[in-house]
Amino acid sequence: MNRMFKATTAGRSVDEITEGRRLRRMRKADWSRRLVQENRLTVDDLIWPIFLIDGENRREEIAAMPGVFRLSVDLAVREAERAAKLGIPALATFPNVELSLRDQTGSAILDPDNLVNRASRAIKAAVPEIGVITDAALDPFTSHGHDGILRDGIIVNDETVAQIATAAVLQADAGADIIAPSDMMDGRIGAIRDALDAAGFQDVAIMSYATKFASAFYGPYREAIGTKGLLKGDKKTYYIDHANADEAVREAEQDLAEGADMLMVKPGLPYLDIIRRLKDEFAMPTFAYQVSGEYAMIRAAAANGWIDGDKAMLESLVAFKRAGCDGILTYFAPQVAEMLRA
Ligand SMILES: NCc1[nH]cc(CCC(=O)O)c1CC(=O)O
Ligand SMILES: [Mg+2]
Repeated sequence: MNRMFKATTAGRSVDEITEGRRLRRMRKADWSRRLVQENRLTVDDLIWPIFLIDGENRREEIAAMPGVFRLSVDLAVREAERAAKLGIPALATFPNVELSLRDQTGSAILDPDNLVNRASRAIKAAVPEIGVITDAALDPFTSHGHDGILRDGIIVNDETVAQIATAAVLQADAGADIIAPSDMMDGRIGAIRDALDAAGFQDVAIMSYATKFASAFYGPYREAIGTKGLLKGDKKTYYIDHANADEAVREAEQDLAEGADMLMVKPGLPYLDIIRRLKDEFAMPTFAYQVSGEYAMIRAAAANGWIDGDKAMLESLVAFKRAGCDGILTYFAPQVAEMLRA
């Protein structure tokens, strides 16, 4: 207690000090806490990222993400049906591409019948009411695991952007409702918008991974899509330095100018300050990606009995709402939806 405070409070009762403003009053009962609660998580806030794999009736658990599976397209359709029944608005798909199909330029992203596009067609045919979000980044398709074309040790920006824009059109043609490019190349939002419009996909939206940070929290995802053993070096020449915030605002501003409909911040929990800044600055639909490492942390601590996993999951998701998010990409989506329904 500092000296000033002691001087002004000397001899006065708590009521005199607070002048009757007792904030604990509204916390005294469950009904009043519910009445004044500022933020609430609903099923409408959830986007469920799912992993795809070739084959039929295949379901492989990801070691670093207990409870998360790579699914063949037929099973992904089944999960999409379950998600729609639970009221989850949208899915985001990520493929684990067969190694023999990966190459230096990620050319398989330009195959209209690649795993992602086959999944979009199958899901939209069976469950037209659920939103399908696809990523146009090259990393699942490259032999080096980078998000762009690699030449002489450099991720080549403009050539990558041209390829991503073509891939986005193929994804839209396969049924994707939202293109969400996670690659962080400069200029890709404008290029994707132009390409979509030119191909007649004016109504396909773009959710920009506008602020994607170079992060250690992507580890389990790289295991899930099989880039972990392939990736050499890091992604610091294209993702944002995790120490920077003003730069994140500039990235978002640029993507909005190029035509992004929605912004995403990734990872999530370590970047709540960025979410708040973008929401305040741009007042646009803003999303967080609670990434694989965040999921793994909560699951691992819970498995050890060190935290209550369900409560930590809900608390982390409400934190995104409090920070200004309109929705969250989370591997917990079906589990949360079940809990919210109960
Ligand atoms: N385009 C790459 C990409 N797409 C999705 C994630 C991470 C998702 C997660 O960790 O849950 C990443 C990051 C990376 O591998 O560098
Ligand atoms: Mg950018």
